[in-house]
Amino acid sequence: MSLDSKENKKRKLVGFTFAWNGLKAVSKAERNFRIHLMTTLCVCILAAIVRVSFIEWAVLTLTVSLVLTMELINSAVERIMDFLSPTWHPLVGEIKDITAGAVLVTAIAAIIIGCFIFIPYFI
Ligand SMILES: Nc1ncnc2c1ncn2[C@@H]1O[C@H](COP(=O)(O)OP(=O)(O)OP(=O)(O)O)[C@@H](O)[C@H]1O
Repeated sequence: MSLDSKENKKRKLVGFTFAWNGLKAVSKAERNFRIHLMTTLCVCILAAIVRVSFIEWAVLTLTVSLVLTMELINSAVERIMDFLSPTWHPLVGEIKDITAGAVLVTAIAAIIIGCFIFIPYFI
């Protein structure tokens, strides 16, 4: 293996470690993220029990990852705003409310998609 590709692999691994650290930091600090992770686990267990189809697994995967991603972005924005403007400011509140609203929108969509997928298995 050339020195260049070894260096490349090392860099990729370091990047992955940083990303993993970010996930760990948010799961430690944000209760909502932990709730979303628990919900994801419950959804996966339920999907395995009722044996959803491959396409339904794909839709569920996209849906839960969208909610988790929005929660991560929301947490990042909260930290950016706390860093840039530690004092109370109506605009900071509005920015935080908007990203929280984005999480809410994806969570509501996830519930609706979950109903579409799971209800037919129970009726
Ligand atoms: N510096 C600020 N200036 C004005 N309003 C703020 C400020 N910080 C927080 N707020 C208000 O308080 C709310 C909660 O903000 P906080 O940073 O505590 O997030 P949080 O409780 O972790 O929210 P989430 O449940 O979305 O993770 C914001 O949505 C906003 O309305």
